[in-house]
Amino acid sequence: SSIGGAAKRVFDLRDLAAAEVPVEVPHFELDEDPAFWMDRNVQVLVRLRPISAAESTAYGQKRCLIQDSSKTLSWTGHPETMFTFDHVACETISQEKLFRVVGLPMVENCMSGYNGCLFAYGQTGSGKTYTMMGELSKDGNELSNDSGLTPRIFEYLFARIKEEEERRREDKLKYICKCSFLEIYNEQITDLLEPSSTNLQIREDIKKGVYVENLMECYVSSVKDVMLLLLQGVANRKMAATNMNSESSRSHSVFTCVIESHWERDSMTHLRFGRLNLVDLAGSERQKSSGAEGDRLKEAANINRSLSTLGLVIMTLVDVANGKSRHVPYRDSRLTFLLQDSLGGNSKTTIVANISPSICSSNETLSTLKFAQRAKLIQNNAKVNEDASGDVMALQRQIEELKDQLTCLRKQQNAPGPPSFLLLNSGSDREYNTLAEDHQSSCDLSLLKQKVSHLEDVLVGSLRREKLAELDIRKLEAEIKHLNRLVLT
Ligand SMILES: Nc1ncnc2c1ncn2[C@@H]1O[C@H](COP(=O)(O)OP(=O)(O)OP(=O)(O)O)[C@@H](O)[C@H]1O
Repeated sequence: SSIGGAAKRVFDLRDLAAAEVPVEVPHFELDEDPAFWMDRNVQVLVRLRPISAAESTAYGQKRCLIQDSSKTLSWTGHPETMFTFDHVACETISQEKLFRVVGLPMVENCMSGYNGCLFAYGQTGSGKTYTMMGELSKDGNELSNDSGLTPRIFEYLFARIKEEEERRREDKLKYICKCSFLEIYNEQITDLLEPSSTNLQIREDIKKGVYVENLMECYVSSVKDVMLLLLQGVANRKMAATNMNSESSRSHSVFTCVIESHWERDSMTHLRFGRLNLVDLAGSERQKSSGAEGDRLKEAANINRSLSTLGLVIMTLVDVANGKSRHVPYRDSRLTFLLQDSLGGNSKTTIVANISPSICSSNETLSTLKFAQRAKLIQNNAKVNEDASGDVMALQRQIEELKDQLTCLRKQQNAPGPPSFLLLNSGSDREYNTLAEDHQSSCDLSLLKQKVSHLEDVLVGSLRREKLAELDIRKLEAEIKHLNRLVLT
């Protein structure tokens, strides 16, 4: 059916909200738009799930929402409010379609060296886990109709990796993927792949950026490898829930995959990194006041500081996007500290807001829609994490040149006569000059050696951090310029 158009209008949509018995819900096809991410870094999709048996028993088919198109829906409470998002996935959208709209482009982005993040937000039972994980096959092989975004993302990723490595065999292109899986509950981080590792700490390092200390990372090369990690993590999540008396709906899980590619061209090795975070957030029903004021905010903060800080961070980022100068409280919670790049930073981020259309969770649904509406206003600044284009490539070349010049200088020093450039000197003080400059050049030489090796460290460090800070690049350029002057005089 046409983009944004209703496939079927069985009757006036307004009747739907009041209907007590099952009626055919209109289907709105989603638009797959590969060009979306070219000039945008944040996407918000709202997903409705079908009314559940429990909701139907309690309230029949009565709805708090009616969907108007593949981008708009109206909340039918008071006052009736219309919302517009990048996508509104109706109740009949399949897992496969959802993957094609939000998962597939994310894989392509990460393979090209962008950081990517997918969040599922919503109240308990709204479909976050169904969206992110869905059904996980026991043997890790076959996906089913109910498999969610994560298994589909990795099935597609490994197929694309195979295709790309084949296509660019001449460049010796290779991808390496490593995954980790953690849970944040009560502001404590537990490693879901090694559940005895609990209370892990977040560190920030000039080379690595923000990372979780001692978190297990596993290399994966097939969808089966990933599926086994997911099954292991999900089982550990349940175990931890019993031991710690937590509920999955009160904890956040973060599955991360770092996708690194390297290839050779013009006798240089090129590197790219993309970090993909797949986040299943805690149920938002008790955090309705996320980002709200006063006591309600405090109350929410006590229940789940990470979720309420997320609301606050988003509110602040919206101010920042509007040109206000504000401190963004990333460090006030584990979740926002860990995912700061995904919010207002170097990442292409999709927020999936899950909602139930049933009248029985009308207020929670409205609060999720408001959260999603705010999130739409965040502005990220995503860039390719690579070391072989533009400035960095030029820097590498200059370092190579410096090395050549050093080798040359060293040779001249070791040669029996004075260095060749000193022969340009003439006159009575030539001998004195030669001696002085010989001393000078040996000082320069050791200084240069130190500086070049330092430069290499800094450069490698800045690349390893998966973001190429402009400041680092400017400093490197200045240092190299200085070195060039030293070598040439
Ligand atoms: N789009 C959907 N189509 C069919 N069933 C769905 C859909 N979304 C969710 N469900 C079903 O609804 C139930 C609740 O979903 P789910 O467990 O994903 O919620 P949740 O938001 O992750 O809850 P919690 O916060 O408690 O973990 C599950 O039985 C799930 O299979």
